Amino acid sequence: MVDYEVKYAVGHNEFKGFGTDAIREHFQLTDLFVEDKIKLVYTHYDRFIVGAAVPVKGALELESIDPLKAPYFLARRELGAINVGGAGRVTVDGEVYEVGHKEALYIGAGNEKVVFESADETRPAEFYLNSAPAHAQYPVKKVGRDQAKVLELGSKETCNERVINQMIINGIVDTCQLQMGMTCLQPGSIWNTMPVHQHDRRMETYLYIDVPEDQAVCHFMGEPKETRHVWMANKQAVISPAWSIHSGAGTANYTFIWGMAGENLDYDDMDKYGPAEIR
Ligand SMILES: O=C(O)C(=O)C[C@H](O)C(=O)CO
Ligand SMILES: [Zn+2]
Repeated sequence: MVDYEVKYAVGHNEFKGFGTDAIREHFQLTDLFVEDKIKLVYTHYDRFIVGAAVPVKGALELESIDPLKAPYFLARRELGAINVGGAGRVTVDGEVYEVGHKEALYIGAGNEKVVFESADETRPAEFYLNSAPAHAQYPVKKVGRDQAKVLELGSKETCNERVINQMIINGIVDTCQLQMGMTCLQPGSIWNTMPVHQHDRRMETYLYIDVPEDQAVCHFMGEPKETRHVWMANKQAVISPAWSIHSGAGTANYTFIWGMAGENLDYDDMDKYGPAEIR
């Protein structure tokens, strides 16, 4: 059984009047990772779905959900899964893919049966899921850590030294609109995505991981001249509409998984704003 909720889109003008509770309710996803459940949030931002599958006692099948009005989940969608837990396995129409910690699997449209399992129930797999509508069917592909395209950005001096692992990305995997990857902040560095950017062509979500239990990440969103913040704990995700910047500063270093979909597959298509330009 798949649990899901629907989040309707909020516009940039409405957002300006939001206080803390409204921002958290509309954009922060706090309870995605629940043992023996698949939990999904169907957003009306590019119809992007964010979720998680945590199989512990048995396998979990990704069944269709009512908002799709589709015979099976991937009838008209593509899916990216990044495992943030212990070793796991994904079976796609009978084909088995071993997906280890921080490895990714892309599953194209047209695959009818997707099943998630853990290799060891004492250290369950935790699959973070992103899905977007798909107009074509592309092959299933696993992306291991050493297959990612790596970018080293930032510096110690500006506290934003980080390694970007582009995993489900144009040039590595054929997708319709989905892009996913993982950014690791180096010890002593806390700022992600600085200088900040917006990409009106695509929405994006961030899942913060490796955040120590007594620490947090302050995530910034909103239009560049009208920003707000959301305090994030480990394994919480946050939605960034096309009109919003998305950047964060941690009270310690951390990792995050970014996933996006929309108009193009160009990772570098960003409108950047320097620290002195934002408000
Ligand atoms: O630290 C960064 O910079 C990022 O990881 C940026 C994200 O990948 C992103 O926002 C892509 O649009
Ligand atoms: Zn972005």
